[in-house]
Amino acid sequence: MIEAAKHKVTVIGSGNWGTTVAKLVAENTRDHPDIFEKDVQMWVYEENVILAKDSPHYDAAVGDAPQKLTSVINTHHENVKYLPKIALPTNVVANPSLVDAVKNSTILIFNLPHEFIGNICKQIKGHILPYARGISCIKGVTVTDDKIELICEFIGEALEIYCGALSGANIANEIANEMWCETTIAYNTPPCDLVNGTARNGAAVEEHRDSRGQVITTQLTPIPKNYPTLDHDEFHKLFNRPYFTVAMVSDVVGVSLGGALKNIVALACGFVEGHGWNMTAKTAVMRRGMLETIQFAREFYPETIQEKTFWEESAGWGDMIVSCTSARNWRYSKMAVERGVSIQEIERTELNGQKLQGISTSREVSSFLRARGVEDKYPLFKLVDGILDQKVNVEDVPKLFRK
Ligand SMILES: NC(=O)c1ccc[n+]([C@@H]2O[C@H](COP(=O)([O-])OP(=O)(O)OC[C@H]3O[C@@H](n4cnc5c(N)ncnc54)[C@H](O)[C@@H]3O)[C@@H](O)[C@H]2O)c1
Ligand SMILES: O=P(O)(O)OC[C@H](O)CO
Repeated sequence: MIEAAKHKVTVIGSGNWGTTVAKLVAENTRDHPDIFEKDVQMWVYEENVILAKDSPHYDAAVGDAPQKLTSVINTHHENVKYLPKIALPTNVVANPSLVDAVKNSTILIFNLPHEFIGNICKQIKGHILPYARGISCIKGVTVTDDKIELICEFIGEALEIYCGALSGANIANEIANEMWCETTIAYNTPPCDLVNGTARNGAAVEEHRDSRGQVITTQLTPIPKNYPTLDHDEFHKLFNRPYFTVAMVSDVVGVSLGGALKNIVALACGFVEGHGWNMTAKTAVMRRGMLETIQFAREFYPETIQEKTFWEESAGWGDMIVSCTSARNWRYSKMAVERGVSIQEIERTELNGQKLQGISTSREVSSFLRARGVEDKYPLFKLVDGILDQKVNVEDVPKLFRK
């Protein structure tokens, strides 16, 4: 008889959001021992840290000597660099080896700045279980040779697995402090993972399609029967906490594009506010940003766009609002204008290693639109790219709105 197995979870990434998600997922693996292995692996891009004298973890015997971040996390259960002052459950295990961290895991949670995902996939290809399943918490898109891809689908293609997407109005520090919010997870359970081709509600399973409506040709390896089923119920149990309300949906396009494109709009809002305009100006920018986001989804994902995601889910307007009023892309683009320096310089000097995803997303989306000759149809996205290049002034924003 084959022994019953449980799902092993690895979080790939340990920044501000990566560590927060590792925390909440580890609380849930502890609470659901029938489905998940208790320990959660968290891959850490290893670096040295020096603990300040006033840190509760300061050890006079070590003094100012640099220490490995993984070792500090595993000893003190705190990510002192990217999520300071938050106690992590002891079942979060920091691991500097990517290949070792993903070994034998059936659930891979991708959570790092989107510019690193290509390299990560190259490194783990061939080292993961063929029946692993992914959830991407990454906000961004990948653009290669004039082609744009959702991050979850890029991962799915690169690793020949199925990968869903998590995105919402989520500020990591608030969630790490267990202040309530909600999120959206898009996951289309592969038919091979459902018992006898029948979904849990008894409905027959349709053939699997990608975000452009194409039938998926890659043959997925089914999850062996000795594992618990992996469907919406189980992902809900893995991510939902009393302080983190999860809505499960099927729209990977809306969830992924909402999370990626709002970062460009958040930069615009920061520029506008840094210039001295206030909430009413930012509201105009947000409205225009949402129109361009929906237009983008209509133009490049016409077969599959579900516009209601932008209106009804946290991954839509919710994320747009929080990102343009209290998240990093907004905060630091505002600071750049106030100080009269480039946002790249602010990222280097003020973020202690954290990344502003809006900068690279703006670059990628603009190059994609330019290559297709449709840049002028997206004036706000074009303007942000121009401001980043220091070719356009923030004062020019109102021109977009004049007939
Ligand atoms: N922080 C938030 O509030 C928040 C909320 C929701 C979604 N997100 C999204 O989550 C994703 C991850 O962001 P974050 O906030 O956890 O990261 P972060 O900006 O806090 O940290 C950057 C991370 O990148 C790592 N890194 C640096 N160089 C690297 C390399 N060469 N290869 C691999 N990793 C490297 C660092 O070690 C660090 O863990 C992003 O797409 C972001 O948009 C963030
Ligand atoms: O801090 P930001 O700008 O990376 O945004 C964080 C989240 O995406 C907000 O939902």
